[in-house]
Amino acid sequence: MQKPPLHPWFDIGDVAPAVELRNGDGKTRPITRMAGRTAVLHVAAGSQDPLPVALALSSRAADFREAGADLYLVRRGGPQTVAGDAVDGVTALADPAGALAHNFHLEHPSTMVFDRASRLAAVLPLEGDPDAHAGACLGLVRDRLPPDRFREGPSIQAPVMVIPNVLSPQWCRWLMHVHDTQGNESSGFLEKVGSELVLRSDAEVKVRRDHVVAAGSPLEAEIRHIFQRRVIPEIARATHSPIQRHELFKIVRYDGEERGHFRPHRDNASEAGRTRRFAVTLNLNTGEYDGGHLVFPEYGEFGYRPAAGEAVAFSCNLLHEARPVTRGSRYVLLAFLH
Ligand SMILES: O=C(O)CCC(=O)C(=O)O
Ligand SMILES: [Fe+2]
Repeated sequence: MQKPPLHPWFDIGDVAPAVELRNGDGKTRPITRMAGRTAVLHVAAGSQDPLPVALALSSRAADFREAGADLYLVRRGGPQTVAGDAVDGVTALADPAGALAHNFHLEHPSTMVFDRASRLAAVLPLEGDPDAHAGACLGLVRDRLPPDRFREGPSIQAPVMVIPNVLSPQWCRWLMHVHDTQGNESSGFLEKVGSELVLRSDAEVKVRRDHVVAAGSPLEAEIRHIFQRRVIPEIARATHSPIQRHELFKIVRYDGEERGHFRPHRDNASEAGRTRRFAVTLNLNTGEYDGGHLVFPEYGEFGYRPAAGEAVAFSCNLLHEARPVTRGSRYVLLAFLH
């Protein structure tokens, strides 16, 4: 199995870069100000006349609105360049330095779809017919990012962040492969005996097998890079907390045959964990096991079991447990951030 490449440019799952676009009247419109709604941006490139796409999107503007999305046409140039671009239901925005196309490495006209938290959810290159393109964009929004209808919130909920699209399916598979082929051992925990920290294991507390990603290895640098792009910004958004460093990443496996689990604990309770601030657990597989929910018992009986590639980030001060896996194997990437 080959290690998948890391995408050097902004990619699916990344938070939009801080690019300032301008309205026709010159007012700035940071891309993050579109947050809270799905944003569909057609980004013109090269010598393309973007108006046919803008008109095709415009003819479906009511459907996009109903699907919870706003429409934008972005082209390189000053505000005067886009002054004549406005069509019904599509906001024309100027990108003075072409920063959006540059950051996303767009060489061809493409439509970018950002989710309500300003994360890139999809890029559709324009191929041929503008009308078919607009239809494909609408289909994608309807299928993948349908609007949430207003609901009353749950009466109680754990203060945790669920972060989609942190790792691609290829990266999830690769990390599972690393766990299975590059060594793993029964997991323990550090305990202070006198003045020394000793590694102990206790099947009452935790049953799983761990692979520690080697310090200074290329894999560690790649995982760190992904965290910097996709996890740290989410923690910053929700908590306004700076992150200084991470502990060694672990790839772990809970096997159904031995009812792999980790009973309720706090990650900062041990001497070794005192300065931990956030824990990140990222499921690497879905549908291949039963059980294995993450539960925060102080906040009720809610079982979190994000899809492969999705992470849950939470304060290390929260009580949590990994419920037993009862069939198959659950693979997880774990990180502790300080
Ligand atoms: O399995 C999980 O998702 C959580 C693991 C965990 O809580 C830990 O290793 O401290
Ligand atoms: Fe934990």
